[in-house]
Amino acid sequence: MKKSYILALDQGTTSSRAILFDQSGRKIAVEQKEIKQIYQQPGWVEQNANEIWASTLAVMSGVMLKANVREYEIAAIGIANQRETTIVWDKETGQPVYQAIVWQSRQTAAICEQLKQQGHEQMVKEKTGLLIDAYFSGTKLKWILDHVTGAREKAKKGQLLFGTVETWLIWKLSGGKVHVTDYSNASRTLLYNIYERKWDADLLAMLDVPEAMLPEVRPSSEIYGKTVNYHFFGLEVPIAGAAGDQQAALFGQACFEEGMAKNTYGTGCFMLMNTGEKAVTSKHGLLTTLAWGVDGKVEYALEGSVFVAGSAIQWLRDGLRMIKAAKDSEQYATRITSTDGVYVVPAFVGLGTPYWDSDVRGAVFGLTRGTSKEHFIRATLESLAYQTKDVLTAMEADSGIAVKTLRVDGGAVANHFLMQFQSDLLNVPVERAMIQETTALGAAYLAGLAVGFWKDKSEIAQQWAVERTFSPEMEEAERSALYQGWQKAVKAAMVFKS
Ligand SMILES: Nc1ncnc2c1ncn2[C@@H]1O[C@H](COP(=O)(O)OP(=O)(O)O)[C@@H](O)[C@H]1O
Ligand SMILES: O=P(O)(O)OC[C@H](O)CO
Repeated sequence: MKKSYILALDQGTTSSRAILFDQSGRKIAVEQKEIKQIYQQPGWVEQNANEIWASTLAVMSGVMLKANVREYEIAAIGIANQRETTIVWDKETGQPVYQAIVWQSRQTAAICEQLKQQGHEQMVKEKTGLLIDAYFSGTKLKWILDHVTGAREKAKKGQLLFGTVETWLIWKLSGGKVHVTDYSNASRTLLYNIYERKWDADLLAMLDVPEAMLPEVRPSSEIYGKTVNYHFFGLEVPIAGAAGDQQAALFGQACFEEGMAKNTYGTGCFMLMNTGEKAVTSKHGLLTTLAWGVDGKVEYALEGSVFVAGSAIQWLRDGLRMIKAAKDSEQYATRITSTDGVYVVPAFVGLGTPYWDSDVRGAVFGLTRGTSKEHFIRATLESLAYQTKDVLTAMEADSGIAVKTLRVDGGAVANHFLMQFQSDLLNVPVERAMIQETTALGAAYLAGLAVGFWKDKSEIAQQWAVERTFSPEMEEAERSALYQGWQKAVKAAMVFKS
């Protein structure tokens, strides 16, 4: 029977998705399920790891039913995942010992402060390409080991396992047989030396993490194992690719050449630039990270991470109840021609690139008696574009490369107002990819390459197509005045700390 499809799993912060792709990179069917966010305390974000797994399983079977595709038609499964989110579970029972601590969560800010005071910053940057911040897995893992009674002892004996979301899903899919991660995910843990490519003894000691609980680090494209037949699949299907969702999107956007960049507008906003086999060190608050290991080669990327982007639109919907659905934001924003000087700084969980400040919180500036809901919504949407400009400016300074066009993807790129404003603000064309689910497509490509479904990267690059280009239309004077206003707003927000 012909193996005609790759099943891509995109386990994101807001939802779990399963997408079937055929050999031309065409999307056959999508199934999606939102997952619950748990806010136990201000600044904390957690999820139920069992729900992450159950929703993934549900969308897998759902997409196959929807497309009437049978398991024997699936060549391989690829996984892209929300990164850094930390899960610890019992090897015997398979039960998580604590909730999944989500990448956005700030509950380890105090641990980070202490590590900085102990003078670890330089070492961390030199080994991991990251900074000491609650964003990354390492301090979240330490927090679980510190707070769950007996956890560290059990972990030392190899009774507890650590994983980011792809590790957890592969372990579940393989019936508890395979405990692996890929280079891209390992590079986000704060425990992995991206230059020597190994779990680092100094970092493990710094966080008091036993090595016995860590997964094996593998390339992003290889057969890790097979699904066990007692799940949905009557057959054993190869699990053949995994990458953190942002690196997967870089791959799905076919940014294979040095200097090519993409920006993803999901819960957060993540811009990655491929820097090839060399790791570029940032002087402007970017992260140096592993892009992927493919074809026996490991490549690096520069990354700018914005913590709150699409989730600010969810806040308009769920918190402020100003809109019924995320897409309504566009109608409101275009009822007016300007925010009339209103700026929203959505620093709900601190600020990432280039500011790296855990303590700053959200703020609104420039309110007048004439400020309306429309101004508020438009300013929130614009904040995604301003934060992206902050990142692009840092990226150009660090890489010495002027980005000529920006490839974009993610849920919020459906918003035409936002895309046009983004192009205006950056003064470069913004290219929306034909397949907007480039994260899942990247995971599909990684898995497909491992099983020979696609021949090589050049075949993949040929499949990339632009669906729509947004070109800059704004006058320089307006562009710089708007951006200066944003810079003032961020500066002011950073004065008022939580
Ligand atoms: N039309 C829209 N305008 C603005 N934001 C949107 C729109 N549609 C979706 N979003 C935002 O995009 C995010 C979902 O994007 P997605 O790529 O699925 O995220 P993730 O991978 O982080 O789960 C949500 O935060 C949502 O608020
Ligand atoms: O789930 P997303 O798409 O917002 O991505 C989350 C990132 O991987 C966090 O680093």
